[in-house]
Amino acid sequence: MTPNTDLANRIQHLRQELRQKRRALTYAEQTAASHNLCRQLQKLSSEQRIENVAGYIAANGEISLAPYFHWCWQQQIQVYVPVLHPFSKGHLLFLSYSQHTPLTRNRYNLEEPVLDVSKVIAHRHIDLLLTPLLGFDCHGNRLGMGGGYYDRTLHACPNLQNRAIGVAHRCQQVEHLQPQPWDIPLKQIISA
Ligand SMILES: Nc1nc2c(c(=O)[nH]1)N(C=O)[C@@H](CNc1ccc(C(=O)N[C@@H](CCC(=O)O)C(=O)O)cc1)CN2
Ligand SMILES: Nc1ncnc2c1ncn2[C@@H]1O[C@H](COP(=O)(O)OP(=O)(O)OP(=O)(O)O)[C@@H](O)[C@H]1O
Repeated sequence: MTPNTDLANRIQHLRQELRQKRRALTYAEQTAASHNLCRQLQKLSSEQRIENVAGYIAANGEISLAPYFHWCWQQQIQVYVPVLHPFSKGHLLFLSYSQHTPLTRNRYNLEEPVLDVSKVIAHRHIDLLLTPLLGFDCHGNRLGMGGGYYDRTLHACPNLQNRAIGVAHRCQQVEHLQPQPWDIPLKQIISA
């Protein structure tokens, strides 16, 4: 086995293990974590001027941003969530999101807003980008779902790298993640 396939196999195995860990959390654990995360994000959002937050609609045991989104809406902070780009493979668009946004399911069976170009925010206007993590380490290295979507988003808009925060359950932390050449480490990760 070449070193590359060995590494790819180990990452695939780690992804499976972390997905199982996330899904195994109880409803009570999930709820407590999302409220804990909400408190941390509220504090951070109150300390700086934030108008536009890009998050995600949680699925498959991901830490939920729903309590934080509710708070944002009350504060007139605009919320955006990702939509798979219809033509540019591997890229994301961020569309405004409220309780009234019509949703559909994408090819990964994840909920996303129905595409409406008038709802798209330019990356440079995003003040805070909350990236979903499958795994992370204490150096800000991240492991996502494997699509490279957030890697491409951060590459395309280097300014976003300073405004990106990874969010995850505490149980998603691992000892060490070997960054790949294209990986951009996160400057901050919040876990709960
Ligand atoms: N809630 C949420 N929305 C999100 C993301 C995310 O991580 N979470 N994304 C973050 O990038 C993008 C979607 N990225 C994805 C990339 C790959 C797979 C995927 O390959 N799923 C496989 C199972 C993979 C596995 O077993 O490990 C599948 O559905 O078969 C899913 C989503 C955009 N929206
Ligand atoms: N900036 C980029 N330009 C082109 N391809 C990229 C870029 N970033 C990542 N990729 C490709 O995307 C694929 C998946 O990358 P990786 O396994 O790091 O995804 P991930 O970080 O887990 O996913 P995500 O970024 O969606 O959370 C890799 O094959 C990689 O070559």
